[in-house]
Amino acid sequence: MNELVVHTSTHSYNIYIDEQIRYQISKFIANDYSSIFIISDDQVAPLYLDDIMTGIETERIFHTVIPSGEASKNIDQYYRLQTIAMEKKLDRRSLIIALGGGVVGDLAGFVAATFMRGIDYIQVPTTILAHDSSVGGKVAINHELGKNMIGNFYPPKAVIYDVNTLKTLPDHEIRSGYAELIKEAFIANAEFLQQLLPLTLATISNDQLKDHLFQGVKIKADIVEKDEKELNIRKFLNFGHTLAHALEAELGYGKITHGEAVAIGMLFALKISEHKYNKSLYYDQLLNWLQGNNYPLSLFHTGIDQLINAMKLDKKAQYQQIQMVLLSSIGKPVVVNLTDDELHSYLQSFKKELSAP
Ligand SMILES: O=C(O)C(=O)C[C@@H](O)[C@H](O)[C@H](O)COP(=O)(O)O
Repeated sequence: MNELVVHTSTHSYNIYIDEQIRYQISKFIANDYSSIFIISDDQVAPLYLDDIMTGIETERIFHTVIPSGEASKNIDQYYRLQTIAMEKKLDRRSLIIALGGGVVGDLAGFVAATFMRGIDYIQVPTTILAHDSSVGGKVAINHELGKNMIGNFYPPKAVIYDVNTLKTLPDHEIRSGYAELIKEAFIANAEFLQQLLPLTLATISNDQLKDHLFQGVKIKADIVEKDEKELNIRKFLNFGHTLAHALEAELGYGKITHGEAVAIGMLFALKISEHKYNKSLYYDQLLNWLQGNNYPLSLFHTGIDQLINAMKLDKKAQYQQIQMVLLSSIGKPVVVNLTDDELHSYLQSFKKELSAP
């Protein structure tokens, strides 16, 4: 089993990555929880809900599902889950289990962070993308004006990652997850990037996937441990996200997967980086890789002014000035202020390039 420990300001938690580990969740749960509330989605629950309940001995175990997809990460679902928690009489000794991808993890984590001012939760991720969202304690829901605008930093008690649950993922989910792995490689590990860029996603083996996940999680955990509340280097994990979040909000949540939007956002950040630092930073290689793996680059068709407005809601922005994570070289991210005029002209030429035949 691959195991990592993350030290936070409140406690340390373990990340376990293994095959079939979903049947052993009971081993990782303290036996004095007064009740357990499992939150999942309507695609994941039929596949894995029974498995994760194996060996859990409590009569007070409840579950509910949300519709799968980003559109569920909203205030209505949040309120519904809080209502269930109250109706089922959860208390401060209750545990929430988030079984699913990033949407379930972020939403269930935010419910846990705020129910009675905070109860324990564990993350049981079932997508590749969730290797990123389940680690680090960022929990949130979306507002229609901006992604993850209502949230907190609230670390889980454990992350239990069964790689066998990734076998059934549809192509767009594999693309979404690999975009975040590529992101981690770009900001922290040139060697990892060299392993990823020649890959054809359709032919990845289980062993490769396991290895990539471990490398990605390790990069993420190392950064989070050094800067839990994103005062400094954690901002680097936002590489590609300034444009991605704006695009997701502008297109409407769920129209593009988060990772696919991040892929477009990274490409844009590389375009600016190459221009500012006057060197090749793999823009062409990433573009080829994204095209070769069928990333939906044509979804980048939103109005530029609307995008800039949406980018101003990015959490790195200060005094209405947009900050983006760029690369000064591979593995060397930098946070840079950009004026509206600069962004406007970069976005215009980027849009032209993506729409060129
Ligand atoms: O964990 C982080 O920090 C990240 O920025 C990771 C991102 O990949 C992730 O999507 C995160 O939720 C975005 O955070 P936000 O603060 O920009 O909403």
